[in-house]
Amino acid sequence: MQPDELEAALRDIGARRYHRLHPFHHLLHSGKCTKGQVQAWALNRYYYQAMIPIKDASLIARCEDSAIRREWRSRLVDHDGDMDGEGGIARWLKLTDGLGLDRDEVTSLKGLLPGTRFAVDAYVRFVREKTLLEAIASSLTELFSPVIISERMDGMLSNYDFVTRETLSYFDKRPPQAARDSDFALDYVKRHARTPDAQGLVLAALEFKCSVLWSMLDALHHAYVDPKHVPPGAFVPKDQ
Ligand SMILES: O=C(O)c1cc(C(=O)O)c2c(n1)C(=O)C(=O)c1cc(C(=O)O)[nH]c1-2
Repeated sequence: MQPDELEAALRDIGARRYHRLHPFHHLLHSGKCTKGQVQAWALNRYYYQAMIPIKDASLIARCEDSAIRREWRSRLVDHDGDMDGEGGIARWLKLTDGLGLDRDEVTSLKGLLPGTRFAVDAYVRFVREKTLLEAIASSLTELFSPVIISERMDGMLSNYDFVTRETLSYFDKRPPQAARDSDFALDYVKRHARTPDAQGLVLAALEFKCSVLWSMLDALHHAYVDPKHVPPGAFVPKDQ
C-alpha cells in the first residue's frame, strides 16, 4: 500500500470499530443514563486516564530516538501537569468530584470493574511489549476522539442538569492535544510502515486498541445497564 492508502485503511477501521459506535456512548451522550451510570463511567474511565502516562512513559523508555522522545514527552505533561493539581488526571478528578464521587474512593480503584482493569492493563502491556511501530500505531484511536468529545460535550451539557461546563473541563483541552498527537503518530506510521507485513501490524494495532476501548464500555454496559450484573466489590450507584 502507498502511505495514503494505509491512512485510508486506518480511518476505515475507526469508522467501523471506534467506541463512538458503542451503545453505552449513545446512552451517555443522549441523556439516557442515570446519574449513577454516569458516575460509573467516570469512575472506571479514571483508571484509563491514570494509566495513560504510565504507558507513554514506557514507550519513551524504550525509544532510542531523542526526537520521538521529545515529541512524546508532551503527552506526559498533558496528563500529569507540571505541578500538583494540573494536568489531565487532575481535571478528570474534577469531573468525578462534580459528579459527587468521593476522591479517595475513585483513586483507590476499589470500585473498578474487573473488565476495565483487564482492558486498560492489556493496553499498557501491548505498548510495553510490542514493537515501537505497533506501540505508536495503537495510539491512533486519537484520530477519531475530537469528534466523539464534541458530541459528548454537547450531549451531556444539554441533557443532564447535574453536569456543568466546569465539570467537563477535561474535555476542553483534549481535542487540540489529540489532533497534535495523532498527526505525529500518523505521520510516523506512514513513513515507517512500508512493507505489507509492517502495515499489517499497524492495522492490527489499531484494531486491538479499538477493542480495548470497546471492551471497557461492554463491561460498563453489562454491570450498569443490562443485565445489571455488578461484579462483587465493584462500585454500586446509589440509584441502582
Ligand atoms: O474521550 C474519549 O473518547 C477518548 C478517547 C481516547 C482514545 O481514542 O484513545 C483517548 C482519550 N479520550 C483521552 O482523553 C486521552 O487522554 C487519550 C490518550 C490516548 C492514547 O491512546 O494515548 N487515547 C486517549
